[in-house]
Amino acid sequence: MEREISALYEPKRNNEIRIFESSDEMSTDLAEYISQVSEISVKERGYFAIALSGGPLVSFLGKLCEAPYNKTLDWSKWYIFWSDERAVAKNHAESNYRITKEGFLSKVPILNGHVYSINDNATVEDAATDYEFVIRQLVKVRTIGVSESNDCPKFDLILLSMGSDGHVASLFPNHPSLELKDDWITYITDSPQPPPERITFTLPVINSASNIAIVTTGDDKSEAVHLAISDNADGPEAPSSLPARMVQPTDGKLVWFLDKSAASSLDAENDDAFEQHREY
Ligand SMILES: O=C1O[C@H](COP(=O)(O)O)[C@@H](O)[C@H](O)[C@H]1O
Repeated sequence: MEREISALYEPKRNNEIRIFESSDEMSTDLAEYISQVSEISVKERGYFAIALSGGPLVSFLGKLCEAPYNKTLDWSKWYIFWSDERAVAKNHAESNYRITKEGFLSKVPILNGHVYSINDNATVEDAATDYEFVIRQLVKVRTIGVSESNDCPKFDLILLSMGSDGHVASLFPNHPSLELKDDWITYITDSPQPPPERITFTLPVINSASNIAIVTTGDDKSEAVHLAISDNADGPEAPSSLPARMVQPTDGKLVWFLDKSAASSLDAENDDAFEQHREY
């Protein structure tokens, strides 16, 4: 399959940045990437445990619902989780579950019993505890893998999108939740963006994944992309607690999927974080 990527940068670390001319090209490549990760996971482990996020991410999953993927993927082996959820009812417009159900899950043959949504009928504290319990059970039976470096779940793939403030999942800049080391799932009641109450994976869980993709588009994200990625963005304007910058897989691989607008503040020629390869 011919790559439709306008530019591809491979960094010295185990990270990669893919930059696309259009959303359509990005969706096409993202579908191929997810398909490859799922095939490898099913072959190696017998399961594909994927965690999704909210925001515009779901709109980029559309190609997975079309040929060839709707027929070729082994959907019966997919297990769905959420990296974060807002404390609203499942039918609320701001529910990450609802967005995912309408835009993706209702269009592919994933088994209902493999969809692990976050409880919308409990306090955020209880919902976080319940979700961690469920994930612990699935790690015990290895439906979700386990990290070799710590006892964290090792999701086959965590798909994130990033807010213009650099937040990922519901981990916000300078928030104490960024410090958590032992919890897998936590809750916040003071989100700077509505709704205030949310449940979220912690950084140790995100960074233990085999694969992490951060999918981000638009001009309004370009400064946060620069602060999150560039080696020369250290300094007061790039606090070390910028959540997207703290996404660094321990043993896995991170791929950024960016459109040209989101990548517009990256200076690939001078940025020594990345060796540049262009594939037109
Ligand atoms: O609140 C959330 O936002 C981010 C994405 O931010 P956006 O500005 O692109 O909408 C998303 O990753 C997260 O799952 C969600 O709960």
